[in-house]
Amino acid sequence: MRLYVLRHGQSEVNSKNIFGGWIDVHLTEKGLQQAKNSAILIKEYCKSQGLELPKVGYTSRLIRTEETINVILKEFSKEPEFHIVSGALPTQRASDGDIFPVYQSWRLNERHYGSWQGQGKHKMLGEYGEEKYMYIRRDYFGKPPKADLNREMVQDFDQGDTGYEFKEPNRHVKYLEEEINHDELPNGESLCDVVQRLNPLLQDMILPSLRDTGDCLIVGHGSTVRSLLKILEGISDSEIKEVNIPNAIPSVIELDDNFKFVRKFYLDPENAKVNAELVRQEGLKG
Ligand SMILES: O=C(O)[C@H](O)COP(=O)(O)O
Repeated sequence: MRLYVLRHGQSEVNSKNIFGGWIDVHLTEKGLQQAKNSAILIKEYCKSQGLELPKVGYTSRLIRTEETINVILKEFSKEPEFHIVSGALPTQRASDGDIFPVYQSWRLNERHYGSWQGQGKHKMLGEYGEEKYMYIRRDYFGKPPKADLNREMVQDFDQGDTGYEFKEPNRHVKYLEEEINHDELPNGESLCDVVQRLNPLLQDMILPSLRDTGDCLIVGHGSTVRSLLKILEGISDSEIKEVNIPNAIPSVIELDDNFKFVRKFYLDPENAKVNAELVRQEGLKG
């Protein structure tokens, strides 16, 4: 059984070196192109191995993952059929004809970056110093300061230093369909928190459905891809600090019939290595 896993293409805030988290921003032109390349990589890999393309998709509830999967499915000549995952997990369907079901969950959203959302990475490095900055970004338990959601819910014209000071003005309506208590939604998370909120989706929906639907395609974010790898590969709390995820380079995770990890590899390992290092250095250089 296989999961094709990737981070979304470059977003507007990635291109400006700004912490994104739950801010709902679009892909850049480069991000759209990266998404297209990732579709080509998956198609070529499947063809070379005599495999069928993945049959079901998962994204977060943030537009950058939806835009990424839209580009990929266009390249697969498939039509997305989006379903928001609400309180009760729906029964998934596999792709049938041109239709490709995509399940969208807040559990796959990027780590909530608290009060760092909308702030420049260089600026936060300057304010916190390198050790604390890297602790918050990469330690398994490192948490940013909490966001003041009352303030963030209010849209006004003072957009602060970066233009992204007002971050989630639609949050109170956006997640209504999930049928979850709003207190459950985060306002500043560590990677450990992300693992805990992602794991139910993985264990109760994504993995059990692999047997019925066939291979799946997951488009997540830096932190949700790190969390998936941590859970499936059994990466330790200290080793996960060194894992950085490049934009839109698919990896294949193979599992045995008992969902035990077999192996993981990138479809473009050289580019993945170079771009993962650039992600690690964000804020530190340039
Ligand atoms: O939320 C963000 O800004 C990024 O997608 C992840 O940022 P990081 O690589 O600095 O954790």
